[in-house]
Amino acid sequence: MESGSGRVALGMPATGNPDNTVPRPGAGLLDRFGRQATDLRISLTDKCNLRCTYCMPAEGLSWLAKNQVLTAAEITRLVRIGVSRLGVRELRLTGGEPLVRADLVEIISAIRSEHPGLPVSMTTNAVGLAKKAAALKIAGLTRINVSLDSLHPGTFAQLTRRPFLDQVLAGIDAALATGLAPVKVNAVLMRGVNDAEAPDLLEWALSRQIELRFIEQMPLDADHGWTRDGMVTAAQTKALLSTRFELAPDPRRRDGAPAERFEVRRPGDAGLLGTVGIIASVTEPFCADCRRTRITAEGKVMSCLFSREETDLLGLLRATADDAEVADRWRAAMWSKPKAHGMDHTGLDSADYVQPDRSMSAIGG
Ligand SMILES: Nc1nc2c(ncn2[C@@H]2O[C@H](COP(=O)(O)OP(=O)(O)OP(=O)(O)O)[C@@H](O)[C@H]2O)c(=O)[nH]1
Ligand SMILES: C[S@@+](CC[C@H](N)C(=O)[O-])C[C@H]1O[C@@H](n2cnc3c(N)ncnc32)[C@H](O)[C@@H]1O
Ligand code: SF4
Ligand code: SF4
Repeated sequence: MESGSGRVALGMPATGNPDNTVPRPGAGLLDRFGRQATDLRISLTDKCNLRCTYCMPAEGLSWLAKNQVLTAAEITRLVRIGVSRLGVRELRLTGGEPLVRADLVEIISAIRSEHPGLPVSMTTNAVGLAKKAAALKIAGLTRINVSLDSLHPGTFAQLTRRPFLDQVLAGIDAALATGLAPVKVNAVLMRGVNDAEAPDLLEWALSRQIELRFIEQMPLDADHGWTRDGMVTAAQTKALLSTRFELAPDPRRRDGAPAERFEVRRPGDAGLLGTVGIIASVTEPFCADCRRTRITAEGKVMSCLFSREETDLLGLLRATADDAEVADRWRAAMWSKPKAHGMDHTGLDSADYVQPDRSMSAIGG
């Protein structure tokens, strides 16, 4: 019995228990709740050259051995399977820090040559980007998101535990100059550390045609230091920005994007300065519209950022499985995607939320 977009119910009405269904062979990356993942996020490495307090511990993590990590050819093959068999329509390269991968340009070139029209973006801390931006653009990277939490060297070093602010700013300038547009900047606000800087960060971004997004801190840090009271909420971020700007809902469709966008103006002035996004994963979750499928650096499918279940594809790839077998396993992994936040309900601050063993850097944010 079929129940709409690609589900087959096993011996019960389509309106029955959605757990009692399996994905239809040949369908895309559907889940039991009717969502279809079309946005693939691949982590290129678990390594990073920063140690952001909300992500990594000061001492780093025990990195994967080289032979545990997807090779360029394996990444290219997974993208091919995703696009040609599973309905993937956009690709994000992330990590860890994707720029630390020596073969990054080759990976992008290989993907681009097979998929001329695929949007390929990258989320990066921009350390070392200044030297590589032009090569990345030539290789076929479409656009870039840079993480930057502060414009003050001391605060930047406090948050990232590294003194690389100048490199990040140079990387952003290079991305703008190269046309890796739109350049988006992600800032996680941490109470008492950089939250007071929110209006200055927005001023800076508006003056450069950068789309700034403020991100609610999620409980995905290796140090397990997250608290609901300690995080800066979307409402608090809006209040901080309203001390200098007027925010109005952006009329453009959100289209499943994590960021809710606002038009930005000066009080009493109708002139539009630009937009700002707020990514409220904790207080205003967007799981019902989620279109994401993730693959970790060691080739495991994570159907949700907060999944505690992982499905290995690397073993299959290396056991010379054919593309159809890999696609089937990937499809099955996505079918059991949790409803929200790795559970059957939203609530990163709820009593039954269990933080995944992996930190954000080891998942692929
Ligand atoms: N809850 C949740 N948060 C996510 C997810 N993906 C990304 N985020 C959050 O959104 C932030 C920004 O992610 P980016 O990698 O810049 O990409 P994006 O904003 O999702 O995508 P674009 O706007 O298309 O560039 C991350 O730092 C996370 O905090 C997700 O699948 N679930
Ligand atoms: C894990 S990083 C990987 C890519 C790259 N290293 C970077 O920082 O952009 C991707 C994004 O996750 C965000 N992030 C990391 N830990 C987070 C947390 N605990 N809560 C919310 N966002 C987090 C970062 O700010 C960054 O924008
Ligand atoms: S957020 Fe990105 S830059 Fe910061 S420690 Fe995590 S992976 Fe590295
Ligand atoms: S928490 Fe999971 S379901 Fe919700 S938006 Fe993120 S990946 Fe999607």
